Amino acid sequence: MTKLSVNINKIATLRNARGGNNPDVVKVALDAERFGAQGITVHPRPDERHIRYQDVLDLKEAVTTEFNIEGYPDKRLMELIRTVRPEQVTLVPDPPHVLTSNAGWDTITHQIQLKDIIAELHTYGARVSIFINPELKYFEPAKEIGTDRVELYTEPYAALFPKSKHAAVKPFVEAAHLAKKLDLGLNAGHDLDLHNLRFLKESIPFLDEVSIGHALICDALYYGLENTIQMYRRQLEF
Ligand SMILES: CC(=O)[C@@H](O)[C@H](O)COP(=O)(O)O
Ligand SMILES: NCC(=O)COP(=O)(O)O
Repeated sequence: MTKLSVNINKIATLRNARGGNNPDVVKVALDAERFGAQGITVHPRPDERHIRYQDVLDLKEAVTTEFNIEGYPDKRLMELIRTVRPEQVTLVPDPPHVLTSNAGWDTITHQIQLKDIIAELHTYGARVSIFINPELKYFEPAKEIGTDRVELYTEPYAALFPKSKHAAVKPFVEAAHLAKKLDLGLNAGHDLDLHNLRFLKESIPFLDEVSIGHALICDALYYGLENTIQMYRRQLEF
């Protein structure tokens, strides 16, 4: 079964736009779980453009499905993880200034840094996933640094999908099979939506989890959050 983890960053974006607490990030997370979300994902960034560090502390007290905290492993994030102790941490090589996540880890260059960080996160009881491009050379080093899972960075898949879905998915299928051979758990995320998700799942049926935020929240503006979550769940269960 491939689990759907709903990323609620954009709920916080909307909340921050007016300075109050509407929409209430915690309430939306609980409703999303009630509507069928099998996990809640947040990605606090140093500038707190959307999810704030306090949101993460508040969500920890409320979320009952898997809580997945994404981010660059700077001192502040590591301290947050030590405090919150989520079920999963997804490490993302985001520099602070980027508009959104735009690449996976170079697990060759950063092997020593990542190995130590992953070891520390394991002491906090977290399952660790690292964001990764579908480049095969990064997978054995990923295994060596001790990560439990890798998360395929699917923006390139989403970008090429409208032109050629088979060409788009090919590198991801190859990478997925290598991850499986290396006994790495397999997540996927970034720019997945109602158009491209089912084909990804058909092509990689052993995906453990997808984390989806931007497109899902945009779709919810038209279809409603409950209906939208059910629509995304149906793309994974067939
Ligand atoms: C790691 C990942 O792909 C998501 O967390 C993405 O970075 C969403 O971040 P924004 O919501 O800030 O675009
Ligand atoms: N890890 C991907 C994620 O959490 C959401 O990415 P997106 O669906 O907002 O592009």
